Amino acid sequence: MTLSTIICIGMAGSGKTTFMQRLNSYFRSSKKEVPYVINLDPAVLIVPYGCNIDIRDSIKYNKVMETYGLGPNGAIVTSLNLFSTKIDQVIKLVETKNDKYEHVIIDTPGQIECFVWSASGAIITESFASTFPTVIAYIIDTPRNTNPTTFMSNMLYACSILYKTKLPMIIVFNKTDVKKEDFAREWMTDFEAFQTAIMNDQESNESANGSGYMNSLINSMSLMLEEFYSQLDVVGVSSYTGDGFDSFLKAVDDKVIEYETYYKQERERILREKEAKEKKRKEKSLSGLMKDLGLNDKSSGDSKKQENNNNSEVEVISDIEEDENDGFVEPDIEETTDNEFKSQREYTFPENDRLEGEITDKSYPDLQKRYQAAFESQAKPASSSVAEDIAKYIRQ
Ligand SMILES: Nc1nc2c(ncn2[C@@H]2O[C@H](COP(=O)(O)OP(=O)(O)OP(=O)(O)O)[C@@H](O)[C@H]2O)c(=O)[nH]1
Repeated sequence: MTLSTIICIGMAGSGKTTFMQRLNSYFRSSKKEVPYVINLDPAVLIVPYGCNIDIRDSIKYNKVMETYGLGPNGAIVTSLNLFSTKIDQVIKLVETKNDKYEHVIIDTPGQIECFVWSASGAIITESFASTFPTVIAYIIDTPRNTNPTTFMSNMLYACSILYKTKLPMIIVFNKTDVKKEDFAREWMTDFEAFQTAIMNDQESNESANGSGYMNSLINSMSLMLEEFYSQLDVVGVSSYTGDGFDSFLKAVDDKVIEYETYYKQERERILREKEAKEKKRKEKSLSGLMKDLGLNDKSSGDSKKQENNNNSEVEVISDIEEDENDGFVEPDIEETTDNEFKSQREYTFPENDRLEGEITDKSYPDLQKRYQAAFESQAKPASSSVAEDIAKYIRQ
C-alpha cells in the first residue's frame, strides 16, 4: 500500500474545514477506510474532525502572538515556521503509518498566503511531496465566484500555487448545494462564453467600472489560463450533502498516477539540478575561504576533507532529539477544546522545546562541546607575534 497525501488549500471561508470533515467521514463510511488527518491551522478554535496530528498541540498561537508581539497573520506564519523546524519528525512518524493508512489529508490555514507564500509552507509541502505522492486540492467557494472577475482572480491564485508547488492539482468547487459549478466548467472550456460573461458584467457595472482596462486585462489573462486549465481536474462537491465526493476521490487516484508518471521524475530532475548547483556554490565559497586563510592547494584539499568529515557528523536538531524520545510525547489534554478527539493525537513537540524553539544546553548537552570541537579543528592558530600583540594591547 502506498500512502498518498491530499493538501487542502483555499481562500478563507471557502469551506476547507467542512470539506475536510466531510472527506474524513466519506472515507470512513463509503470507502471503509480511515484516513490519517493533520491540521496545520494554528489559529482555528475548534477542529470538527478527529486529528492524528494537530499543530495546536505543539504550538500555542496566542502565546506566539504575545511572545513575539505579532499580529494574527504574523503569528500564523511564525507558528508554521516553528512547526516546520520539526517536519522531519512528522514525516518519519507518518512514514511509519504506510502499512495502516492509504491517505493523509491535511488542512491548512485559511489565510492562504501565510501557507502558500511562506518559507515554512513550502518546506512542509515539499517534505510531504518528496516522501509521498502528493496532490493539492484547491477549494473554491462556488457561489462567491459567479462573477467573472472574482473567478479569474481565484484561478490566477490557483495557477500561481500550481506553478509554485509543481504538484498535481484538483480544483474543487465547493458548496454546489447552493450553486452548481456548471458555469465555471463552461468558462474554463469555452473562451467565448467567458468573454460574453465579462461583457455582460461590464455592461451591468458600466457606471462603477468606467474604464475597460480591467476587462481587457482579464481577456488577455484568460487566454494564458487556457494552458493552466488543461493541467487540472475539476470537480464539484457539496461538503454539506456529500455530493461529488466520489468524483473527487476518483480525481485523486488519477492525480496520484499522474504524480508517479510525470511529476515525480520532474521533481527529481529539479532536485538533482539544485543539488549540483549547491555543490558548485559550496566548492566556490570553500575555495574562496581557503584563499582568504592563505592556505595552499594541498592543505585546502585536506581542509575540504576535514570539512566533509565534520559535515557528515553534523545532525539536525531533531536527529539529536529523536534519539531521546523518537518524536512521541504525551498529548496535553486539558488545554484543548476538542477533547473527544484527543486520544488519537500522536505528536507534539517536547515541552522544553515549545514556542521559542530555543536550543539550550539542557536540551542538547553535547551541542556546545561539538561546536567548540568544530571551531578548534577549523580555526587558524594565532601566530606567537599576534598573541604577543594582543597581550600587549590588553596590558595597556
Ligand atoms: N451551503 C454550504 N455551505 C458550506 C459548505 N461547506 C462549507 N460551508 C459553510 O461555509 C462557511 C465556511 O466554512 P469553513 O469550513 O469554516 O471554511 P474554511 O475555509 O475552513 O474557513 P477558514 O478556516 O476560516 O478559512 C461555514 O459557514 C460553512 O458552514 C457547503 O458545501 N455548502
